Amino acid sequence: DPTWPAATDHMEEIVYQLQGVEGSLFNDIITPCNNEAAGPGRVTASEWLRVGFHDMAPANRYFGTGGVDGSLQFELNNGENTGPGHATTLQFMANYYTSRSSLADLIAAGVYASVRSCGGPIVPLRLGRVDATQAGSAGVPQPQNSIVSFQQQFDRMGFNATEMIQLVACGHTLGNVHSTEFPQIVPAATGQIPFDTSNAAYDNKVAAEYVSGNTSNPLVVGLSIASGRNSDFKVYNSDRNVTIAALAADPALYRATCQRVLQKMIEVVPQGVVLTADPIAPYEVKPVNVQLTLNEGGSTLALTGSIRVRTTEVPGDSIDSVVLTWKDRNGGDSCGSSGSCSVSATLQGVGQGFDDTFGFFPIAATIPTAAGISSFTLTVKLKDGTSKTYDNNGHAYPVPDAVILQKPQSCLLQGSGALTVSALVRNDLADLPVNLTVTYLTPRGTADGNPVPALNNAEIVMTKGDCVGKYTFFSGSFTIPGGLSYNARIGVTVGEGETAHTKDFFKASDFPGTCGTFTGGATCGGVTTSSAVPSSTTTTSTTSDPGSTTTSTTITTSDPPSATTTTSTTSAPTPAVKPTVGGYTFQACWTEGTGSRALTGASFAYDTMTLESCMTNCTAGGFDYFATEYARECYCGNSLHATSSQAPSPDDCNMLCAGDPSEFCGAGNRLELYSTTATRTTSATPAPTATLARKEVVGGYRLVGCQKESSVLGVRALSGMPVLAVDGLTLEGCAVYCGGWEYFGAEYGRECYCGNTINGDSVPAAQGDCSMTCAGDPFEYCGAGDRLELYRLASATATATATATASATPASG
Ligand code: HEM
Repeated sequence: DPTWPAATDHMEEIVYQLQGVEGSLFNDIITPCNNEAAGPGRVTASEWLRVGFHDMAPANRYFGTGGVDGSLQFELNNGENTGPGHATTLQFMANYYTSRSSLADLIAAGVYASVRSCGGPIVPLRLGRVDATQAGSAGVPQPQNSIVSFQQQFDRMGFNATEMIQLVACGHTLGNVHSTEFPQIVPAATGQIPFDTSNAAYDNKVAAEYVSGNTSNPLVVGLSIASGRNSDFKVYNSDRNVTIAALAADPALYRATCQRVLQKMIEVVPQGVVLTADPIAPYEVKPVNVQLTLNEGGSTLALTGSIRVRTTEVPGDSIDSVVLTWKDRNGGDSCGSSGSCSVSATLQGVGQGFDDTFGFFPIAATIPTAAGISSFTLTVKLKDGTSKTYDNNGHAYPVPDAVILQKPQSCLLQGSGALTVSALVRNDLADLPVNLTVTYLTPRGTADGNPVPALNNAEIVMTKGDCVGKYTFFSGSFTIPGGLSYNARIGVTVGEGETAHTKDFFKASDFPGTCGTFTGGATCGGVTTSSAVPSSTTTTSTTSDPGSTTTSTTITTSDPPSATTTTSTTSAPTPAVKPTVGGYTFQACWTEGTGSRALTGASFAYDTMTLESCMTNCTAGGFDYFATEYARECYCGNSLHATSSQAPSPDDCNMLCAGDPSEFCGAGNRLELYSTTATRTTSATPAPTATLARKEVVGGYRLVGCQKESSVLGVRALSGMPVLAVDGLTLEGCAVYCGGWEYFGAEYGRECYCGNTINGDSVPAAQGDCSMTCAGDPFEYCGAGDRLELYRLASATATATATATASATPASG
């Protein structure tokens, strides 16, 4: 595999990821080979092949001009590109036209695809073509030209007399000559005449039928002779049929020859254009659409996307899983409270190209913001117990977390083109310039008849917004003109030049129509250090150094643009218990429960913890209690677990908040507990009407009972989907996530698992074991540690034990 990401990645996906999951559908209108997308008699695949030749044909190797450069878009009316096929082909290609897929590369890819779709050879595809910005010279051979003229024209393109014969025979195996365009060749009433009897199969019949004298090729026999337009005859006969006879005699030779001369054809490019050293090939293993998003609350990042595994030789069902193992921001293995630095993914869908199949393994990792991420490696585990690790040629797959394009808070109104982009920039970089880049297409005026829109670029300076934990929001808006906003690509760059951090090529069409608001964010303690240790060292580092102009102990929600407002505090303020925080009053120093947390509604952990930010987090969820623990943890809930109680001594809660050393934030197993019940007057939170109870029916599922997790190493009781681990988990949400799978199970308050079978040594457990309430709904039960609240599709037959073989796809219906 090339080292990822590579400049050719987008083209690789257009060309190989054709159908199925993430399919580009680039082959849609040329499949099957005889498809006539533009109407009867117009074989689309043959039009694509002819476009490749016509774009290349004006090339002049003596001047270094022309070649496959997309200039055909400006030359449609120059008299030598007759027929509607060129315009319709370019129009189709324009849907794929981006800053990473030039029209010229798409035309070349069209040659590969059309030939392959018709059963021809794999034409090797090198990339890097650059689009012309205006028409080039004329120079497409016309049927009435003399053979001397043909030979000169092909010589100008870089093909000798033999290659000329080969190239024409390798083109005229597909498609037709049309009477509308060439009435001197095809009689008006006829419509169109094919070159050979298999005009929708890439084979050597065009040569074989010519040599055996039974051809009906209109450029050899018939009306064309009278006006000297029998160009194929002139070409094939120019070496007394030696070359064409060899191609006619040997289908394999024809194939190999065509592979070579068509590759040569698409590699004719203007001087100065350098194609990639190697033709593209599908990756064995490739991250697809991998991206980071800051989760609500700000304490974790979601790493999402898919790992695509080529399954052509190693079938997808022989793969057990793909394990993604990441490194933290500093290249280490600190993954914060979530423990392990790896997630495992199972096969969720397949895709196909002409010659390859792919399995898609969706990933969903939750990464503590405090620790961050820098890169990952992948291990493909086979069911036979073997495995292979991919480390991106020794570089690991980079996922820098310096800048994040935050989709949920971005939006595009496709009708008006109104675009708003939100990005998060890590606080240590938030003073650098942040720019939004929009590349977008605008239609050309109808006057010049060019069907390919122009590619434009806009740069917008983004405005600094709120700071959320380790990140600062930036936003920028732009109205995309031209009505093609769905085709736009979005990027964000922090800093300039070599050291710039960029995340780009996001599809604007993936943005929602309205921008969401980010809720539950922690305010920033003005801390730019990245200490992950919630101890007194943090206290020291947040204390302003009078000589420094960058650190500040001021808690701000939006960073002032300059550092001039730095406070001059030189010593830590004396910490004290805060009697009230917002609408909450201090209750006590409290203990955790046994076997359960005291507060199970929601939890957060980050290095900028303050009482205020924890309160904000818990208010967002409408909780009656909030508590801080161990300097950097925050818990919310509507009730205290029965096994928790007041701490023996109020002095137990002696840890200072990681984000504010003037406040106390509990201690190990000690909660700084606040409650609204006495004083809260806001009506924002509806009074709880529900009571905590087991739910028999959730969505289309029925409660099975409490189930023990499998204890077999690496085997989960339910493993159909990647675990969904969210602080807002409810049984309803888990049922939706697992929609279609036979079972879903909620575990440990905030984890959701799906599957069609129950794996490993998982067995039923006492219902009372499942004692944790759901993080997103304190009136529902969501399992416990090592215990699943297990539900099964109500429609499923009441088979006592799940004995079906493991399946990678959801049960239908
Ligand atoms: C001496 C050189 C050539 C001449 C004079 C020539 C001429 C023509 C003519 C008159 C047509 C009919 C177009 C129509 O009615 O729509 C045609 C079709 C076609 N040509 Fe050529 N051609 C030449 C070389 C090539 C080469 C080198 C290729 C590709 C490698 C090629 C690929 C095709 C294809 C695929 C069609 C079918 C298009 C369709 O079905 O719409 N031609 N050619």
